[in-house]
Amino acid sequence: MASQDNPDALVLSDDPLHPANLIPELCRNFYQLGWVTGTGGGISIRVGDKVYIAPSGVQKERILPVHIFVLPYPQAAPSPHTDRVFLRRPTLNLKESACTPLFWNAFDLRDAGSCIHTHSQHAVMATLLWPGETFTISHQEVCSHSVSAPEGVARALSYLDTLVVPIIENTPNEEDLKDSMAEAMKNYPDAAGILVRRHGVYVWGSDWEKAKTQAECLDYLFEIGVKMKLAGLETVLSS
Ligand SMILES: CSCCC(=O)C(=O)COP(=O)(O)O
Ligand SMILES: [Zn+2]
Repeated sequence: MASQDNPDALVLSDDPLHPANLIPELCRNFYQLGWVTGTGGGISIRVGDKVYIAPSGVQKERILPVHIFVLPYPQAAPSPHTDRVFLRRPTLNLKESACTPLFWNAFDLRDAGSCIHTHSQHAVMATLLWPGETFTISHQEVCSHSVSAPEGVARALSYLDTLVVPIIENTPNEEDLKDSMAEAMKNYPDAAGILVRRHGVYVWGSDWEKAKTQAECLDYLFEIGVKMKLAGLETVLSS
């Protein structure tokens, strides 16, 4: 039982589905996919009033449960920029992921239970080949699996619909990125994720399973979209 005297109990569990066990396992999978190469990217999981977050700037495929930060949700301030409150911090000299404010967008604006950030080359290439404000693709069976949410996280698409993923410009300042991601999420309420030019993508879901499948579907669509574009094929067909 976790208490203020024993915060480590918040991350030590025999249950493989405990977020502190899942985050290291999923990060190892993401590393194999090329999603978290060279320390960036990762996943955060929110269960009820607790958010589990990986450390920043570490090899994500080597994270252990004891490296996980636990934060209360919601935070006392509207978003955890400064004076962030923790229920549990690792004893090692680690800092929570720099993506924490971006993950918070998904929790606050979409009531998400999990948010994944990847540096997938498919996502980055999509932002280079779609120079405008959105990535678009239609008539792909995977589109109809890529967004589904009875909880209202995003609208389910059909095979004939055009999937639209907003693209925001990258910035070295995480505060600017948080604000432009929030603005894109408000402007595109049906979006299943947000691409960041020359950087990667943020994808969320009502729980970690939905965030993961959503991220897999989107990555598939970015990859095939890029290949189609490079082959001179249209990615959006008129129905
Ligand atoms: C520009 S703020 C987000 C930083 C970022 O994109 C990133 O991937 C860093 O991840 P980390 O979890 O290592 O802080
Ligand atoms: Zn990143």
